Amino acid sequence: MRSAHRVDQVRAAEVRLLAALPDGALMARAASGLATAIIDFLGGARGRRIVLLVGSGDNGGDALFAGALLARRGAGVTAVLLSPDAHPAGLAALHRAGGTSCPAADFSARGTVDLVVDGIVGIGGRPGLRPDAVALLAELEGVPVVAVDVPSGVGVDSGELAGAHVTADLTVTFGTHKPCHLIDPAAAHCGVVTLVDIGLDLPTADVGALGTTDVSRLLPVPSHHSHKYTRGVVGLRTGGGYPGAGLLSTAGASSGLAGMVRYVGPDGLTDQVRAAHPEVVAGGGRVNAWVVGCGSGDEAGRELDEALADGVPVVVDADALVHVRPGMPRLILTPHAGELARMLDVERDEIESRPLHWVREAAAHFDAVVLLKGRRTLIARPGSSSAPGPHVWVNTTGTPWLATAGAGDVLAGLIGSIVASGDQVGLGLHDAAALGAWLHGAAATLASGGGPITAGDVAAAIGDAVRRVVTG
Ligand SMILES: NC(=O)C1=CN([C@@H]2O[C@H](COP(=O)(O)OP(=O)(O)OC[C@H]3O[C@@H](n4cnc5c(N)ncnc54)[C@H](O)[C@@H]3O)[C@@H](O)[C@H]2O)[C@@H](O)CC1
Ligand SMILES: Nc1ncnc2c1ncn2[C@@H]1O[C@H](COP(=O)(O)OP(=O)(O)O)[C@@H](O)[C@H]1O
Ligand SMILES: [K+]
Repeated sequence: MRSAHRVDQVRAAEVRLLAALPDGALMARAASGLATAIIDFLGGARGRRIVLLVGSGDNGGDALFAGALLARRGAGVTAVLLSPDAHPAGLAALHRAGGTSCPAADFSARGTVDLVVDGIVGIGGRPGLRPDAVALLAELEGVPVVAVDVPSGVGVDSGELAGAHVTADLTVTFGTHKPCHLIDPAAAHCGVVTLVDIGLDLPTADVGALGTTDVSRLLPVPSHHSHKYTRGVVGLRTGGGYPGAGLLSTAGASSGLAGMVRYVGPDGLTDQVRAAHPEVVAGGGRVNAWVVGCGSGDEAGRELDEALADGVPVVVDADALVHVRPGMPRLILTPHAGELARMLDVERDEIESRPLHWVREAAAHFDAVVLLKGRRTLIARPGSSSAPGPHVWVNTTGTPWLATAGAGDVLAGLIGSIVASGDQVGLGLHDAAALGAWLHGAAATLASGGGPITAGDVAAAIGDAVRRVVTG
């Protein structure tokens, strides 16, 4: 799992560690990890021309000490100082190693620059950049950027953007990830993120991203004693308005994770579902979880009510989302930004610029698991939940090719099958939804291989994605 801690949590851990270490040791660890990552990124240091953008705080200090290490390895290093108060010991170390410095006002990027190191601000920075930093970045446009800890200017705890900020090719962070490394829109400006362990002792994070090991631990797999009912039955009431969505949600649910799939829908579509998925049982009956709303059109409200009457968890997608009311029990809501905007009566842009804020708001308001789809899908747990573990999972699997019509229907069906199969082994709805998003993205990446895919391709690749996790 990748954990993302808030700035106050990092600061508290830093205070404890600083008290136990000699002066300067923590920054030396950070700078050494940073210099190593830069050498990896450039493929060497000798002969490279590196410009450090240095602000007034310890983030600039990290850049200066790393610059000193790079200068000793033969790089030509220039520190551009955005403040007269740049870290004195770091600046002295850079000068001793043969690096140079100048005030920002005197800098001009004559000749080739191989790399910009962004040490303007780190976790002490307010969102946005001052005009002098913006001008320097404009002058150095096109040069690869390595951000120290975070791309300067982004909202570190919120993952939001407010004004100018750095866009990095590589971000080298220390001790733990911060929310901005995982959550869009900021995460899209971090480039590749590398974590340097500096020995911080941290509490449970609010935000986390599942890794393969977590998925392997959480995913329900059948035992020798399993039969189809103990493996869970998932039911779908989908496709009443748009038949394709009924077929695709059934394809997602028929990935083999649940013991049985039931389909309830219009007669003509039921025949098509049976033809496409002969193993699906047509008609109602006992289920461990329902999926409703995918392509349901005007039938969505009725489908949701019928599903709720069974008292089992319900995955609510697409057309059924507008019928959700606070107090409906055991729901997983799977909106995209436009759907969540309608549910909360705010603008879509507002959801897209503050997804972490709004997914939490929605989970608290509806007291439900809310999965907000996007490049970085966020999954928040209900306001009343006191389960251990992060409040928000961020999904980092997938490919932009997954942004294709019907992919959401496959996801809803897949999550329904995981909820059903997890029912008897105590898998929580929050973790089940996160597992679904992870496998959906992994299946898309496998199916895509770098090229275009359809939603049906994603459904067809779920088995392979599961196999890779289960067999290691
Ligand atoms: N906290 C930790 O555990 C560690 C922190 N380290 C480094 O220390 C950094 C934090 O250092 P600081 O607390 O000194 O804070 P920063 O270096 O992030 O910022 C320092 C100062 O910049 C100014 N500032 C704030 N917003 C600005 C903006 N938008 N534009 C221009 N100037 C702005 C303020 O005067 C602020 O006090 C981390 O990001 C990391 O790079 C590492 O050295 C090692 C361990
Ligand atoms: N840029 C992107 N990169 C990766 N995945 C994306 C991107 N944009 C959307 N997705 C994913 O594609 C799927 C689209 O679902 P959705 O918007 O509900 O489509 P539909 O309603 O047509 O089924 C979601 O799983 C979402 O997370
Ligand atoms: K920075």
